[in-house]
Amino acid sequence: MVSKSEVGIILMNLGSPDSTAVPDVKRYLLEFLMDKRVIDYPWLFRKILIEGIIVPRRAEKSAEAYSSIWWEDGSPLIVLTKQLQAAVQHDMDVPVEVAMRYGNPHPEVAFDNLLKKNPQLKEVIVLPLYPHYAMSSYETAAEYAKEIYKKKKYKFKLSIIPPFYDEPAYIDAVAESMRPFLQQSYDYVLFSYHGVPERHIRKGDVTGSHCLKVTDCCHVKSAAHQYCYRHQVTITAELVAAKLGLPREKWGISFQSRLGREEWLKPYTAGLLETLPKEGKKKLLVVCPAFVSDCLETLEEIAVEGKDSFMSNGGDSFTMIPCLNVHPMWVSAIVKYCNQIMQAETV
Ligand SMILES: C=CC1=C(C)c2cc3[nH]c(cc4nc(cc5[nH]c(cc1n2)c(C)c5CCC(=O)O)C(CCC(=O)O)=C4C)c(C)c3C=C
Ligand SMILES: [Fe+2]
Ligand SMILES: [Fe+2]
Repeated sequence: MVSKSEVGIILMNLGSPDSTAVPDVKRYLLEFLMDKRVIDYPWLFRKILIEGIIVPRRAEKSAEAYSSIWWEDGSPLIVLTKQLQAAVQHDMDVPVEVAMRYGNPHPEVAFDNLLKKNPQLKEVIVLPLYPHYAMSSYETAAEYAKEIYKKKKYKFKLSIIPPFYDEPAYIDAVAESMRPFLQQSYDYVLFSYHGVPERHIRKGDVTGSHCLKVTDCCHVKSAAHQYCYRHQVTITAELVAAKLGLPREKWGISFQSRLGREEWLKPYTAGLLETLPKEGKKKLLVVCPAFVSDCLETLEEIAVEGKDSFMSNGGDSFTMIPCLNVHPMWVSAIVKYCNQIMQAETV
């Protein structure tokens, strides 16, 4: 049995470059895209593709995009994750650290900081800050935390909180963060999720015969759902829409941030932003519940590029609803998930 005073918590997010300088962005993109769970081609092919083509072509444009959203104290994703850490720390009497899957702070530093704060540490709870399971998000964060834990031969126990896409406290937090925006006049609410290749969805299907094969697969009961990003984002949107009482014709789901030539989950956000105004959906609210902290993909791709595209295709108004960031209900949800694990195991 572990006592509460011997537990530490790590909030683990995706990470950003150290700065907007092209060499830093290059280093970050290389680490990110060489991850076999993000681009899952054989190692040599991946290396040639990433180092020879994608990163050299992308780094400058990506650095420019980062420069356009960078804050005085750093990357929004990192600043907001640290603010979240402070808020959770305020409400919990166990030490809380931040780690990033790519870049800094590295998980090893977070583990070591917890040990420095408490050399008697008996358990570390890692919360990957991804509501939904995807090989390229939740899985890589969880596996990386385990890899470092094994490599460093730490003596404490490691617990990893599972995806929370349908947990009432998360759903309530997303719904309540959206509610003030629903007071304004709108035609449509778009739930825009980070996309993944359709191939990843098929690859992660533990039944081998369900995802993207069975008609309306996300709504047909299956063991595949535990690891299916498409199912999980669908459920999040449905639960949030139900909580807010949104009529079915007033909301939809789409997928953003496509990279490369493969087919990714559809419909693509970029395409919908061009066609929605032509369908009479001219006043748009966009929410991005796959990201718990605002980041490049919300602040630039949606709030700037997406808005430009929607407005130049006949839209009247475009509002991006901020991510959960440090919303009090989100902070409470995290405290609740961590306490649940501690109560299950601690004296
Ligand atoms: C094959 C490429 C990518 C997959 C698959 C992918 C999945 C995925 N990503 C997130 C969350 C975030 N991604 C972010 C940035 C980002 N994503 C990719 C590529 C893939 N992501 C790239 C190359 C980048 C870097 C920026 C760019 O050059 O476009 C971010 C923002 C990071 C920041 O610093 O602000 C987040 C967050 C999820 C949740 C996910 C799978 C579900
Ligand atoms: Fe991404
Ligand atoms: Fe599925």
